Amino acid sequence: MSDFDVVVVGGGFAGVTAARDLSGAGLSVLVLEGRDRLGGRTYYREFAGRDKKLEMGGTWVSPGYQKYVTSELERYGIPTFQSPEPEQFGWGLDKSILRAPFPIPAAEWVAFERAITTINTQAARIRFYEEPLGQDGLEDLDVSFEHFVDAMELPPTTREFILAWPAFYFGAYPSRLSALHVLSWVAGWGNSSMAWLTELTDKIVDGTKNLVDRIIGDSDAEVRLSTPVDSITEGSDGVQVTTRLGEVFTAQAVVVATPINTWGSMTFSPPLTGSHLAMAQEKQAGESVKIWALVRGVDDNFFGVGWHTSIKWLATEYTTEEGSYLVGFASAAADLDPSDPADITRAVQEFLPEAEIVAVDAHDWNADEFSQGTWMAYRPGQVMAHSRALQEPRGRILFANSDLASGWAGWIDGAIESGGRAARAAQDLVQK
Ligand SMILES: Cc1cc2nc3c(=O)[nH]c(=O)nc-3n(C[C@H](O)[C@H](O)[C@H](O)COP(=O)(O)OP(=O)(O)OC[C@H]3O[C@@H](n4cnc5c(N)ncnc54)[C@H](O)[C@@H]3O)c2cc1C
Repeated sequence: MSDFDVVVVGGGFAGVTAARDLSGAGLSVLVLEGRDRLGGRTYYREFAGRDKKLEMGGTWVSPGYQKYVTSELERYGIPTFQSPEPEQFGWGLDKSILRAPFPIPAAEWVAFERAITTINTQAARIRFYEEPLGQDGLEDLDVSFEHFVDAMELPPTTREFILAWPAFYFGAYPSRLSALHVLSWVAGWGNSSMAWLTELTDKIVDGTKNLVDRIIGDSDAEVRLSTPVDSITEGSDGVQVTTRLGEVFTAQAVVVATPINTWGSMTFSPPLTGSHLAMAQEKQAGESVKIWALVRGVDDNFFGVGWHTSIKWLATEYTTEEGSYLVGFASAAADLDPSDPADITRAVQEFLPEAEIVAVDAHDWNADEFSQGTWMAYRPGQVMAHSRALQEPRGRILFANSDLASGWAGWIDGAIESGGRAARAAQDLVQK
C-alpha cells in the first residue's frame, strides 16, 4: 500500500497543474517543493525596499496564441493587463545607440523583408502544438540560429536586428541556440515574425502567483514546501521518493516536474538513460539575466533592443511618483551580474546615459539551485535528438515541465501543457 497514488516533485506551473488534474480525477497527491514557495521560475514579489510588486521570473502571456494558459485564466476568471506602449526607442545596433522608432536603414529594407519572409516561411513548416518539435523533415532547421541567419547573407543592421531578438527572447546567444526552437515561437504566433515583436504585452493581474494559487487551491493535493527531493527509486510495484532530510514517501507513480537543468542534482534509481540522461548532462542553454531598475529622468516609456549592449532588451514597465520601473534582459550570466548594482547601472546607462538609477533588484536564476538556468533554449541538435523522447515516461516516472512542451517550450503555457499531459499519463498508470 503506497502513501499516495502520485507524488509530484516540484511546484511550478507544471507541477501544480499536474497535481490539480490528478486530484480532480480522485487520486491522492503529494507535492514536494524544494523552495519555500510555489511558482518555480515565476516569482511575484515586492521590489527590494518598496511595496511595488513585480515579476522576477516568468511574466507575459499571449492569450490569442497560447491556448493552455488562456484556458486557465478563463477558468479562474483572471484578467490580464498590458505593458505600456513604447514612446521612445533605443537600438543598440552597429556599435551605437540609435534613438529612433525603427532602426533599419532604407538601403536594407528589401533585405529585411527577405529575412522576415524566409523566417515566416520556414516557421510554417512546423506543426505547432500538434506533436513534439522534433518532427520528421525539420532536421535542416536544428542548426544554430546564427548559422541559419548567416545563410541569408544579410546586411549588417538587419543581421544584428534579427540576432538580437532571440538573444533576449531565449536568454542565450544565437550561436548556442537551435533555429528550430526559435522558429517554433514564430510558428506559435501564426508564422509571423512581426507578431513576435508586438504580441507579447499581456501580464496577469495580481501576478503569476495569482494563477498558481488558484490552480493549487482548486485541488485536494497535500503540499510540502521547503522539501527538496534527493532521490527517486523505482521498484516493481511502486516508487519511493526520498527527501533531502531523509523522509521517504511511496507512490504508484511520480511526476518529476523539475527543470531539466536540475535533473542531475537528483539521484534516479535505476539511473536516467537516453535523452533524459543526455539533457541532464548537456543541459539546455537558457541563462538569461532579468533585472529591474527604478530610475528617474526617463519620462516617456522607453523600449530598447541591442546586440552589442549587455542588456539585449530594456523597457519601461511601470511609472510611479518615485520614478519608472525598467525591466531588462541579458543573454548570458557573463554579460551582467544581477547581484551587482553598479553593473546593472552600467548596463542600463548603455541605453539611457541620462537615467538616474535609484534602486535595482533581480533574482539570480542561474545561481539558484532549483533552476540552474532560466527557460528552455534548445541547443543546436538537441531538438531532433531529444524533444520526442523527453516526453516519454520511464516506467512509473513521468516528466513534466515547460522545457519539454510540444508547443511553447520555455513558457508558462508550455508548463501547463506539459503538466496536463503528465497527469493523464500518471492517471492511466495508477488506474491500470
Ligand atoms: C527570468 C525569467 C523570465 C521569464 N519570462 C517568461 C515570460 O515572460 N512568459 C512566460 O510564459 N514564461 C517566462 N519564463 C519561463 C517560465 O517562467 C517557465 O517556463 C515556467 O514557469 C516553468 O514552469 P515549470 O513548472 O516547468 O518549472 P519551474 O517553474 O522551474 O518549476 C519547477 C519546480 O521544481 C522545484 N524543484 C527543483 N528541484 C527540486 C527538488 N530537488 N525537489 C523539489 N522541488 C524541486 C523548483 O523549486 C520549482 O518550483 C521566464 C522564466 C524566467 C526565469
